[in-house]
Amino acid sequence: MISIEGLSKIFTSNKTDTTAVDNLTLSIDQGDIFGVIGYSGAGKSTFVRLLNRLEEPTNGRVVINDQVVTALNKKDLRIARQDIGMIFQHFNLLWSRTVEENIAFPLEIAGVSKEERLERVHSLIDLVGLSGKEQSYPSQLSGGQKQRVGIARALANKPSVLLCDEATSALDPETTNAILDLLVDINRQLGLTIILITHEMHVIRKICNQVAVMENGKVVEQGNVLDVFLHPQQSVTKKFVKQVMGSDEEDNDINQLIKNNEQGKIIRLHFVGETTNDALISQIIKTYQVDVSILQGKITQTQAGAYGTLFIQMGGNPDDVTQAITFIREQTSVELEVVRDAD
Ligand SMILES: Nc1ncnc2c1ncn2[C@@H]1O[C@H](COP(=O)(O)OP(=O)(O)OP(=O)(O)O)[C@@H](O)[C@H]1O
Repeated sequence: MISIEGLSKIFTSNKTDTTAVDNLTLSIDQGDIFGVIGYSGAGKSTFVRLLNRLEEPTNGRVVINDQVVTALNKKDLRIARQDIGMIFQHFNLLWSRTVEENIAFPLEIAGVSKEERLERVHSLIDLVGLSGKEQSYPSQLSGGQKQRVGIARALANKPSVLLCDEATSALDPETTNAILDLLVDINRQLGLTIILITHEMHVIRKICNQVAVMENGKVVEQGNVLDVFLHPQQSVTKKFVKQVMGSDEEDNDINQLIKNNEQGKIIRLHFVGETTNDALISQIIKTYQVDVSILQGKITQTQAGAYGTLFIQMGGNPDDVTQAITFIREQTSVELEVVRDAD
């Protein structure tokens, strides 16, 4: 749906060139929630602003829905932008306008009749959960509510793509989660393709199905979120994965675990996209009559299922334990390693 080919942006100031985006090529499918993550200065903001030409590229092409955005004249670009909504870290609302008037603004510019505007604004207010706030001014709203206005305004012209520039970076964790849930709802209800940039892996983990990691203007790693979590290649990606999963230090504590738990087998379970991990432990206890104690672990949910590691101690009749282990190895996608076999 979106094809980005050899996209570059070089800023020149004081006779110094800065390559903010460096020959970037990507494709994004319809309905994706595509995350772009990178540290400050990696070129994320510039990249996302090149997609709707808030920044003009130095080189390369952007094609959205078969339309070559980078080749459009100003008038056609204005029309094309109605199909590309955008939300911002600092909301960019009009402070002298009410919630209702902010959301109606892009519709006024698009020449939508007053009657249709009102109808559309009210259904958007409903969609983003702002009923009762129609007549409030931005200064009377919380950060999360302001971003809801930003989202409703971005959706006013029924775009097929939504660009999110650090849309949750100014919000507290709870509000961030609520806004991310809203983005997932919108993606599902409206079939909208979402491209979001962030420096927080938590955001990627929670809502994205695809991720690209940017460093020095380039995409250094890309793939579906679970694959990237499981097999991060680049050191920058490994650092981001650690943001969510903690460090490998826990693995160094295995010796301590072994010392502290003298009975039974100590088993490490590695969940790699299993969607039914909740049931796994209770299932093996019930089916094989084994005793299971959970020793330590960290499991996180991605859009493609659970990911993480759990250490358990398994005891009981040796035949039952062997059968339970065989079941996990052969019938589930959970990777199993016996790290201490006391029997
Ligand atoms: N208008 C500009 N003029 C000159 N240099 C710029 C301009 N905008 C961005 N840059 C430079 O381009 C590089 C990439 O910046 P960009 O804002 O895209 O990165 P980022 O990953 O979004 O970082 P942040 O999260 O801090 O915004 C930086 O080195 C920045 O200084």
